Amino acid sequence: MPSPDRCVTVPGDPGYDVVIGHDLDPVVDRMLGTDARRVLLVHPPALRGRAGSLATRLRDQGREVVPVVVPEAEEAKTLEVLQRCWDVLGEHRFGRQDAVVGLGGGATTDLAGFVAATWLRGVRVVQVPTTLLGMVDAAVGGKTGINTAAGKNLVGSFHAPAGVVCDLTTLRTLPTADLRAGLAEVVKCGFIADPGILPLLTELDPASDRVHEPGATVLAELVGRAVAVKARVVGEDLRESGLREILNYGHTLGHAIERTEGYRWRHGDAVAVGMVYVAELARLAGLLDPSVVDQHRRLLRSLGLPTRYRADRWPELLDAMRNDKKVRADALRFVVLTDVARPTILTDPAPDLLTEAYRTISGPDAGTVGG
Ligand SMILES: NC(=O)c1ccc[n+]([C@@H]2O[C@H](COP(=O)([O-])OP(=O)(O)OC[C@H]3O[C@@H](n4cnc5c(N)ncnc54)[C@H](O)[C@@H]3O)[C@@H](O)[C@H]2O)c1
Ligand SMILES: O=C(O)C(=O)C[C@@H](O)[C@H](O)[C@H](O)COP(=O)(O)O
Ligand SMILES: [Zn+2]
Repeated sequence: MPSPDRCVTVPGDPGYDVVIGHDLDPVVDRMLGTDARRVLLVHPPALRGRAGSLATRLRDQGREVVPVVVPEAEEAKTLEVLQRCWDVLGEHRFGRQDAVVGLGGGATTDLAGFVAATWLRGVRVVQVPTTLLGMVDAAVGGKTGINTAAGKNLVGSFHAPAGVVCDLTTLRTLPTADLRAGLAEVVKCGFIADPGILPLLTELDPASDRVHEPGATVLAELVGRAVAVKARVVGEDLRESGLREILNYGHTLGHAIERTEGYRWRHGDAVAVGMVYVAELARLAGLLDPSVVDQHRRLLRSLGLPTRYRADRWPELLDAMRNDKKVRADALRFVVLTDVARPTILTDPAPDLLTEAYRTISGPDAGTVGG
């Protein structure tokens, strides 16, 4: 077995490992444990080749592998796709000792996690994220779910994986636009908890075709640090009763943009705009120094991420934000910063503050990135 580059343990009962390195199929097999005779391998068409080689490895170890090809990206997070996965599990008589593997981006791991959480009230899932965003965020922490007509991730559960395998080799085929989108969640970790991430990000060239090679250490370091932030937070507050809300930095407006765009915008792109929005909101509320707002814009732009959105969509966005899970007694609540690595909650900001913050991030040139 090749020795992993890095391993972050997510504390819990039981805790689990997030292994980050190259050529890690043997680690997937180990994390499945000895009891799982059948494995449901959930993946999108884009990962067919990768799924084939993983399936061969698992079959060589004596397991029965049942592949389920789910739609690309957000189209996988629907009730119909979930139902199809349940049907396959039923047809193959999956038992409590059997397991699910989620191989793909965050949309696939969100779905696969929810399939595992709901089958027989919960079976083992090993997450194998193949996007940067999946590695640094979606596959870690046990938040699983699907979308509904009313909004993003409105049905789901907390179901911790048995392990997470971040094989950086798989990033070779990831389009640069998806790599950039993943960097938005890394930026988020830098601003909410680990300022050391921010200067490291300026050393990265997302368009370089060598960025994820075994010898390229910056990306591996960034993945390790972002995963460490997430592990610390979810280890303390798996069910989001408090601290975990900080991981939603930039997501209140971000999710509203995704829904308004019919999920054709990448999640990370929408979160990038959402982070500038809450930075502006915090500035207007007198909580955050303008220099930190500038830092958001400069860093996100340097990574090729969007920082603005369409002016004409504000009423629709405001309405969509009212479905956010952080709302309490109909009052909007935003994760904001009082400084770098000092997150707090801003509850029920005045309507004119919300509108003014939106004015600062909107304009006629906005809304061209995504898709
Ligand atoms: N559960 C969580 O804590 C959490 C955290 C962050 C984001 N999310 C969710 O994650 C989703 C976004 O995930 P994402 O950004 O990974 O996008 P994605 O899952 O939509 O993947 C983007 C596209 O890239 C393809 N792809 C994946 N890996 C590839 C590879 N190695 N090479 C080529 N193509 C590849 C996918 O099949 C898909 O078509 C959103 O639904 C978001 O809500 C969840
Ligand atoms: O893990 C979390 O908690 C997060 O909020 C991480 C987010 O990056 C992620 O997009 C998550 O899916 C959002 O969750 P939601 O509860 O707002 O749907
Ligand atoms: Zn996110």
